[in-house]
Formats: sequence, structure tokens, C-alpha cells
Amino acid sequence: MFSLFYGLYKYLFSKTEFHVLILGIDKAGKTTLLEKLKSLYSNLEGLPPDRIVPTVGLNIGRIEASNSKLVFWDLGGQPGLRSIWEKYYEEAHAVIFVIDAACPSRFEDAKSALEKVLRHEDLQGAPLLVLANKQDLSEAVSSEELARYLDLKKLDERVYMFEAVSAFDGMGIKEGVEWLVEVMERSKRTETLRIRAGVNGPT
Ligand SMILES: Nc1nc2c(ncn2[C@@H]2O[C@H](COP(=O)(O)OP(=O)(O)OP(=O)(O)O)[C@@H](O)[C@H]2O)c(=O)[nH]1
Ligand SMILES: [Mg+2]
Repeated sequence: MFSLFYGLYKYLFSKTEFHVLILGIDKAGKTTLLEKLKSLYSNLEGLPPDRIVPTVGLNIGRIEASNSKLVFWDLGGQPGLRSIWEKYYEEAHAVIFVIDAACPSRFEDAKSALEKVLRHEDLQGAPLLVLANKQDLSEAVSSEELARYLDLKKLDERVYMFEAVSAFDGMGIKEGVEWLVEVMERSKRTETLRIRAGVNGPT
């Protein structure tokens, strides 16, 4: 009984905590982005880029943005680690997919990794933010060019946006996060996850 009321209370009054998965192939800049997010949205200094090593486990970052709580899950993108991604799909409200926009030789790899993510049924209806990262480098392509290159076919009904960013200097990151919060707040998937959490009670 308690758990029923607690679930109802939580459903009605608590601030939603959004879980955002940060995916992308190795060296795209996911962890650098996570550290930049922490320093942009909190008083904490994120790790400087030269202290960041390739990710093997899971990095977690929590921020508050646009009056919402966001929890980011940053996973390793090396080929042997990508099979772990799907374990996090069910609980994710949205996905950020990071691409190194200055490295066209890896666009094909990024495209097929992203297509596989989008095909997975556990991510149905999850809003998608594709980041064309490393815009501080002169050879980086724009977000429009990257979108043209990826030519994604599986986006039909999905809410998505491409954004040009630099995890080094922070360009475009706040715009992307603001968009993400707005669409997650309105998304049917958020409602589904909220009901499921309420039904299951406190964990
Ligand atoms: N110039 C530039 N370099 C970046 C940027 N973001 C990341 N890098 C560099 O790209 C390399 C990879 O960055 P990581 O953040 O470790 O990449 P990752 O996607 O987390 O890689 P995995 O953990 O192996 O999946 C590092 O040398 C970073 O310093 C950026 O915005 N601009
Ligand atoms: Mg990493």
C-alpha cells in the first residue's frame, strides 16, 4: 500500500530525472563532451581533455538544466564495447549520438553504428540529438553536411536534430541540451517511462 501511494506521490510531484545516453564510435569526443557539460552546468571543473582516456566502463554525469535534472550515461565506443550499449536502452529517455565531424574516413562506421541504434526496439520513440563535434577544427563539416552524408532512412517518426558543437570550447552544447530537455518533456516515451517507474515503486 505504501508503495502504491509513494508511486503516486512520485508520479505527481517529483521533478523528472531524464536519463540521456551518450553514444558514438570511439574517439568521437563523448567523454570530452560529458566533462564539458559538467563544467558548463555546475561549479565543478570537468576533467581537462588531456586527462581523458578511452572509456571502457561507464561514466556518469549529473546536471540541472532548464529546471530539469539530467543524468548522462557515457559509454565506450570501441567496436568490442558497442554490444554493451543496448543494456542501457530501456531506461533512456533520449540519445545523444556524437560524431567526429573532422574525420570523414570514419563517417561510414558512425553511420552504421547509428543505424543499428535506431533499429533497436528498446529505443522506440527516444528523441535523438546528433552532434557534429570538433567544430574548432577547420576541416570539420557542418551539421547540414553531416546530415546529408548520413542520409538516415530510419528517422521517419523520430524527433531529432543535428547540431554543430565543439566539446573543446563548448560551442553549440547549451543549444543542444535546451532542445533535448524541451522534447523530452513532451515526449510520449517520457510518459511511458514515468508510468513504469510509478507502477514499480521506489527502487
Ligand atoms: N579538436 C577537438 N578534439 C576533441 C574534441 N572532443 C574530443 N576531442 C579529442 O578527441 C579524442 C577522443 O576524445 P574522447 O572524449 O576520449 O572520445 P570518446 O568518444 O569518449 O572515445 P571512447 O571513450 O573511446 O569511445 C581526444 O583526443 C580528445 O581530446 C573537440 O571538440 N575538438
Ligand atoms: Mg569516452
